[in-house]
Amino acid sequence: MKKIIYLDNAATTKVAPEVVEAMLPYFTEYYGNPSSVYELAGISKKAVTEGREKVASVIGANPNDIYFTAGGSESDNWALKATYEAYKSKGNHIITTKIEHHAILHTCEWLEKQGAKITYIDVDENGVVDLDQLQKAITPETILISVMAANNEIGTLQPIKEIGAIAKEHGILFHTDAVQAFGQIPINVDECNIDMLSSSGHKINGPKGIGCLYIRKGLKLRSFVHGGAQERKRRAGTENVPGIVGYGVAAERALRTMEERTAKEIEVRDYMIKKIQEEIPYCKLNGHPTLRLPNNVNFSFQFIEGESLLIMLDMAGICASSGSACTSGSLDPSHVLLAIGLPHEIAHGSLRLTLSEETTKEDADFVVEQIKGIVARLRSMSPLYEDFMKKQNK
Ligand SMILES: Cc1ncc(COP(=O)(O)O)c(C=O)c1O
Ligand code: FES
Repeated sequence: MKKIIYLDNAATTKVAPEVVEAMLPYFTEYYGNPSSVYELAGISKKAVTEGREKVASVIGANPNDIYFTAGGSESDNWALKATYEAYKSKGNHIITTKIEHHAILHTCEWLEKQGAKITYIDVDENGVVDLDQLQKAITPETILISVMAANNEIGTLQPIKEIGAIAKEHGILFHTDAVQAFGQIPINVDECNIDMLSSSGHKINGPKGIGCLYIRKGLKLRSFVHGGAQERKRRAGTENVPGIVGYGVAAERALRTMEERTAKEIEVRDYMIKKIQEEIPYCKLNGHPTLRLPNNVNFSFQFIEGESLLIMLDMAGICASSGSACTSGSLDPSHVLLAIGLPHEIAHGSLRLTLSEETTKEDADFVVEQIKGIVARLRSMSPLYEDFMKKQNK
């Protein structure tokens, strides 16, 4: 395969070698079912316990409050559906935001059909939720506030500590989709009054198909998958032991390297942002200038189609994204970019670059050079750009 520069780490990440190494014996040697009684099974059971402890430590949680799932989408579904079911006799109102991942938004749409009332809070032009509007939306019927810790498209970080405090003050449960934030920024479930938190292994150099839902002790959420007694009778099914081992090692690694890794990423991120702003006219940085994920760069380039830009970047060996991975392929502009107030035609010309600790300034130079050339080429073919330039020159 040709050399690639992978800048789509918000979609998924490369599994770290130490993660693969830790997982391998659990496929071939220690393959016992953790629920069985013999020694071989005990090894698997111990591995699951250790994985749970490692994941818990990233968010300062009690390991007994970590429930393994098949990933972020399942965790989001579980948190919302089970909370609604358990607390609907108290009230049917849920507050969320317009920029959540589809795992939240599509679940909310489904809940609306079951009788839930959902308020979707606006965000400002940087993608930060309007706390005033959130507070005003609270009614005696409100049972849950679900706000993501960091946005997957534009990288904006949300004031989850303030939101947790508001929820606590009103006796409302608080869930946060921390799939993008987990292991990237410090989060403590107690300090932020988080009752439920979703995380996913494959965003932190761990394997795909494993994640967790943190559920604070005392919540009466039903089990999401019925069957055996795994995950303290709340999520049946033989544990994904290699996945849990890998997720645990990835979590431990993310926590251990967080400070150094993210400092490095922020340096390259800001270098790249500045270079794009200096070298490419008619572009706009999306997301908050500073309160953003360490590895997120998101720009809109006027007069071009993001999809064409992506295809041409791919030909140059650069993997990027135009919105969230799962909205690519649909012709609708991203709901997140529309929520921050971008007009459709500008939202369509957007590009998300999500770096890793391996991304260097040399990579950034090469990528910006490529973007610059491609944007110029695409603009030279755009009648809109031609019209615009004619007006400018008048
Ligand atoms: C914010 C957010 N929530 C949820 C998910 C879904 O996670 P998973 O792919 O593990 O189901 C993602 C993945 O893109 C995400 O970015
Ligand atoms: S889940 Fe709906 S587009 Fe991704």
